[in-house]
Amino acid sequence: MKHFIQPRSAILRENHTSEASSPNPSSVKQRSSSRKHKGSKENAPPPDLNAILDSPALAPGKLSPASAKMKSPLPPRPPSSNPLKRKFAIESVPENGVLGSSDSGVKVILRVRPPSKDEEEGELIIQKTATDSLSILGQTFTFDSVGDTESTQLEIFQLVGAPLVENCLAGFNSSVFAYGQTGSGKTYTMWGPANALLEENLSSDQQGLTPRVFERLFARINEEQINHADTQLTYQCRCSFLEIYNEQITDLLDPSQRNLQLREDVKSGVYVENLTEECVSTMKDVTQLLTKGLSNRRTGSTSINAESSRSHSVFTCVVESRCKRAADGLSSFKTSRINLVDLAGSERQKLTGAAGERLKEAGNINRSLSQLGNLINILAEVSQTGKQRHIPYRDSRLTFLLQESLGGNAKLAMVCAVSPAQSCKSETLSTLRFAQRAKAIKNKAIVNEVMQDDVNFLREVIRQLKDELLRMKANGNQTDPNGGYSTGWNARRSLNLLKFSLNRPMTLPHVDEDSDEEMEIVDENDQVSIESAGREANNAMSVSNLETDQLSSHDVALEEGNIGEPQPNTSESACIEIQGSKDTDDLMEEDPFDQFDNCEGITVGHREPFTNTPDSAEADATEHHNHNEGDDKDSSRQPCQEHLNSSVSNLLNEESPSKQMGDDVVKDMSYTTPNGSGNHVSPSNFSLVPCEVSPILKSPTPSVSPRISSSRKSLRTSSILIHSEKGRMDDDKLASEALRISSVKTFKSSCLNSQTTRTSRSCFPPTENLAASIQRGLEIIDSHRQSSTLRRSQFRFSYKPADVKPILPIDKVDVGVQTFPQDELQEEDSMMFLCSKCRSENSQQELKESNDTSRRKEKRRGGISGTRIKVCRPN
Ligand SMILES: Nc1ncnc2c1ncn2[C@@H]1O[C@H](COP(=O)(O)OP(=O)(O)OP(=O)(O)O)[C@@H](O)[C@H]1O
Repeated sequence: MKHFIQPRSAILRENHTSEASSPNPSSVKQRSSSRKHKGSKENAPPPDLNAILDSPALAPGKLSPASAKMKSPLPPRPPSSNPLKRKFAIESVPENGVLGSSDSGVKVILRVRPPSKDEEEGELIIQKTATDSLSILGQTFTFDSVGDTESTQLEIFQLVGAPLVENCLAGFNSSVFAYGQTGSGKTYTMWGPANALLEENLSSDQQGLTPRVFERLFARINEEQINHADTQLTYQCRCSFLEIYNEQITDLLDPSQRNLQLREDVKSGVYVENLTEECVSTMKDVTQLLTKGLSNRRTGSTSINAESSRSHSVFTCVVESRCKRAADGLSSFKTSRINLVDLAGSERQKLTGAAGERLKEAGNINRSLSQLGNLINILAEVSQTGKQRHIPYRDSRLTFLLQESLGGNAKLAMVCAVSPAQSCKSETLSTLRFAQRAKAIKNKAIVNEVMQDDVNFLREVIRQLKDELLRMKANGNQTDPNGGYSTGWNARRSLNLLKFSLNRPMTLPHVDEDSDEEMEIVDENDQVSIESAGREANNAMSVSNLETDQLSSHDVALEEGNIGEPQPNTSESACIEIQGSKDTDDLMEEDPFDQFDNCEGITVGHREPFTNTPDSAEADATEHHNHNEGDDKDSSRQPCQEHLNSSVSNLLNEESPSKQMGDDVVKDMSYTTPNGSGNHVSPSNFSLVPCEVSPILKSPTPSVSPRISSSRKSLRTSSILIHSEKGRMDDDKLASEALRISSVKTFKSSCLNSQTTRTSRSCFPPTENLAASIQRGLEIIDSHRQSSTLRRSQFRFSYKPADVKPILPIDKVDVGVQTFPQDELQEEDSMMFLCSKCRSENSQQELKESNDTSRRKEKRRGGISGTRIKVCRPN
């Protein structure tokens, strides 16, 4: 079976997958039958050059002008798209599947063979001077490493073979060339003695580089498969063995296949048509192939080497690995090519005494080596100067076949073998110079890896990301007119729910005088107090924790037609409009407010029957739905703070409890805006006195409020309480909590009132969600308040008495609090809630401070100013 060799680039060979598991080399022989033999004319043997072998011009490393003009036996030049043309584009983009690249210098190892018996008596001219240098006749040569006559096969393997295996497994093409004079030890280094390949001698110290490489390769493959068992890592190794004898390629695994043709195509690069390629998975497989191939190799006896190799031999192994990562399903296909090349030795006719066939062989060998030397020179020059030059790969089959290893996509190591004998001085020097030039070559090795499923995987990732982006955009569009995404979702939702809640008409509960429920709003100065006494409600809610399960559908009543425009207030029913909006409804998926759509309206806290007619209810409901369909999107684009501010203002201005609840219920109640005008109160003045919950509904009483004790339900909102009973609580937090509770309480009370007077057409909107939404809105408000922007704005849910003046920093530091100038704003906040006594004290301090301005400024320049934080204590 024949196959090709030497693809130039990473090639995905899907058709090899099925063959990877076969351990029997004979059973998996392959032949690329599609390849056609080339005409014999093109592969005619080169002219006999023996007559000119002794010419200095044909010494290794020099190119014969005559040979250079000979017609090339190689295939016609490929089109310009052929990857060969891109070889020396140093910055060329890696081709398909290439994940990494590496500029690779050629690694050169000098090995001095032991002197033969004849040479032992002569002078030895080479001395190893360092691990990487040697001296010959006063000249010093430095390489990557130098092995002297005592160097062992194992050492050479460690220098060359072990890195080659790792490079191979990493996906790099890797080549080792053995170059040197005939009889210098190339074959010994590459293959070892023939008997060392016998199974019983595999552990021999004389074992050559190639069997050691495969021994290591198989061991490492096993390791990799064990270490990456989860990736289904599989390997396939396919080997071929050929020789180039007199410029003809012979298949050493099938000697009947002679004069094989080199082919080249864009996809596969250079290959040998019909070359046998066999899979190997064990050392036995490899030694069988090596033994078979080496036995077929052309050898001849010369005066220097009784068994001289008369050809270049190339043992190639293609290692392919596949793995599939469990994590992402990504399949990786790596391929690398190992070329183990034992070059024929250069020889001088005078020295070897070759004649006849040997002389002819020597001529071809020398010419081929000369072409190789010439190629090396050019490659070295290109690598050193960066100049673009024509690289004469086509001058010989050897260079054409191995062009990928020479300056291309491969890591190359050269073992240059020399004899220490004086008689070999000229050849040794020639070899050393060749090795020096080779060392200057820079290959461009790349990892040949194809991520087979990466496109599909990345497509899936992109699809998921797109979906996610669309979801986020959709959410953002629904909830954030500014295009905010998820972060704005809950905020806007909550704010809209809050708006929805606060804007609804709400009839404040009727409170009987003798009610033991109390809502008290007390200001320290104004003594604003609201005490709403209602009947004991057995289903009272706990507003302190707003546990929703305490708010059942029995607590409030739904009224048809109450969603939409604000309901006209009657003298008997104070209403706080809860206005449905698109924003609200958009956010009501799986929310109890979905029930609004069904119920079409909520009436909260009506003591008297609604004045709405069914028609108006329907109209309102229709309008509500229209709002749902987008009309309120515009309104939803208003700033959240504005909504809330407006809502709270509606709550506090339009539906002033003082008017709605009656004088008999609301006593000493006044509301003061921050500027001191109007009867308004800010929610921050609210505080909550926790109450007990009575879960049993005794009667549909019209009012309900939190309990403060078992016998008394009280909602006490008072700045005094804030700073006295709740003094340890954070003011803002308390204010928010108070507002939340107040809203829920009022809402619930109203609902209960409604329950007594009206019949709900539909289900009741779960108040707990309303409460929760209010809570969320207030939490958002809190967070907004923490921001400097909102801090500077007038949007606050806090009661700020008109006569409160900020305490300016003073020079006393009696609480150990240090603030920076930028904290003055916070100081101002902290001084909002001051009793009159404290404010009086502060006024005095301010007066004192005014006389000490310079001193204070000096302290400020110092970066830290002392500030006394006044804490109001209950009088
Ligand atoms: N490092 C070494 N240790 C022991 N013996 C060696 C060593 N190197 C070479 N020899 C011996 O030297 C002889 C010639 O070696 P080898 O055949 O490997 O040379 P070569 O370079 O391949 O020659 P040719 O080019 O003619 O094939 C062989 O008998 C081999 O056993």
